[in-house]
Amino acid sequence: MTSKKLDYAQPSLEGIIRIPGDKSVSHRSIMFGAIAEGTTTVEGFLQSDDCLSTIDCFQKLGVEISIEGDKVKIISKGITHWKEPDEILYTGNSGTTTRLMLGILAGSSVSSVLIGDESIQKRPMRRVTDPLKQMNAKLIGRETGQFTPIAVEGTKLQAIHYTMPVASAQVKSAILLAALNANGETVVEEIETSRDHTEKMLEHFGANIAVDNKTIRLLGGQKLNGTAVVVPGDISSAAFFLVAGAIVPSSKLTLTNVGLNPTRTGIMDVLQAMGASFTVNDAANSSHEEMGTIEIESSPLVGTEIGGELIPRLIDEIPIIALLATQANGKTVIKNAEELKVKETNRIDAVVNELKKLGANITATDDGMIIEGPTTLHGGDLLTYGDHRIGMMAAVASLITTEPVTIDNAGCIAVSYPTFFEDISSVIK
Ligand SMILES: O=C(O)C1=C[C@@H](OP(=O)(O)O)[C@@H](O)[C@H](O)C1
Ligand SMILES: C=C(OP(=O)(O)O)C(=O)O
Repeated sequence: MTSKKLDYAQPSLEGIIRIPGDKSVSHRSIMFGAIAEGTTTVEGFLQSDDCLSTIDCFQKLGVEISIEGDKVKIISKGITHWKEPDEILYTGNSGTTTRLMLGILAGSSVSSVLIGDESIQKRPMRRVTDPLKQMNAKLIGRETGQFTPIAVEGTKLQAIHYTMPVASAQVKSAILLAALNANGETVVEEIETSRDHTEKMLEHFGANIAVDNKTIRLLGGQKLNGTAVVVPGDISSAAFFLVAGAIVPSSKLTLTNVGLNPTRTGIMDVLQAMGASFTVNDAANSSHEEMGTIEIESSPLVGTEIGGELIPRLIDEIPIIALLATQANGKTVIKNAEELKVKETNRIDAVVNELKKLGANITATDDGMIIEGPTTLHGGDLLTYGDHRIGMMAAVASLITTEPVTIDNAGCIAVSYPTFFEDISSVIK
């Protein structure tokens, strides 16, 4: 663990950042390429620790994957040709890898064991293993499938009609990926619309999938064909610079290559509601997802209410939105965000504890937090809890603090944004 002292001496920010590839889409590009028959090429792939964990799992399953910078090539004969791995599949810090792999492996023809790092070993898996077991999956894990390590014996699956108890793209995706290898038509009903990258990519790889508002239908037995994927930039990574641009005085940033899938753009709604000054130009396109350029500059902000259907559209952005709210005039209330408790760490407690150390007026609630602003933030020694998004939130905070901020573990940021500190340095004036 490498601690890092962040001593930016209250700069202003100016310049252009090309946002690195979307983590969710990068994971899925490898998974779909491995399931599909033929060659898949990926451009704009995010070479982060989490996405490399996904590649490593599929290489252990015998899928041919080569990486050259942000370009990846996957050659596969399809899921029925995978080899049984002779090693444990290690999913690192990645919830997406762990949960989606469970869905994929359940309907494969191999037996395997999945394990992740210390944080993953505490994250709930029954939300995935329960519905998969209803599909006839053979899974064994600690506390009846709640925690990794989990052993999976691939088998023939049955379609399911599943009403999701939580808004989770990982749960939805695990079921849909299992459904590809199940007998009959699977129906998934969401309680709130979560990110739809899996649905979009299924179509892009040639599957027939019907989406009617919050109901998704997918017939099993469909073959996927290898194809070309262009990954948009990750709006969850852009979020740190959107907030930096909005709160660091006299700043103006241009963020290019930003994924603008409407199931992910909740932070733009929040910036709008808070009175931030920005423009969006959505002219560019990836292979199958919206993307564009966002320009943002600092301006006075007001507090807002964030809850309901907005939450899944900005779930990973809540730590940085909390920092944004410390600089807004008045009260910001974040509610219906209990899912934050089961991320890399309990993000309600982590955000509240660490922002309090800098002098923020912030209180934890059962399902979110309440922030009163604006407050001048001072320096301090902050913990990341090994959570990349807490680390990046602390780093952006350090751009406006009156003294330096030290973070205990800068390395954890590499799970989603390995070039984060270079990108900060490139826009400091
Ligand atoms: O499907 C995905 O790629 C993701 C879904 C979300 O998790 P949940 O499905 O647990 O909400 C999100 O927090 C995570 O960073 C990535
Ligand atoms: C929650 C996250 O990812 P995962 O669930 O894939 O670990 C995240 O990136 O904020």
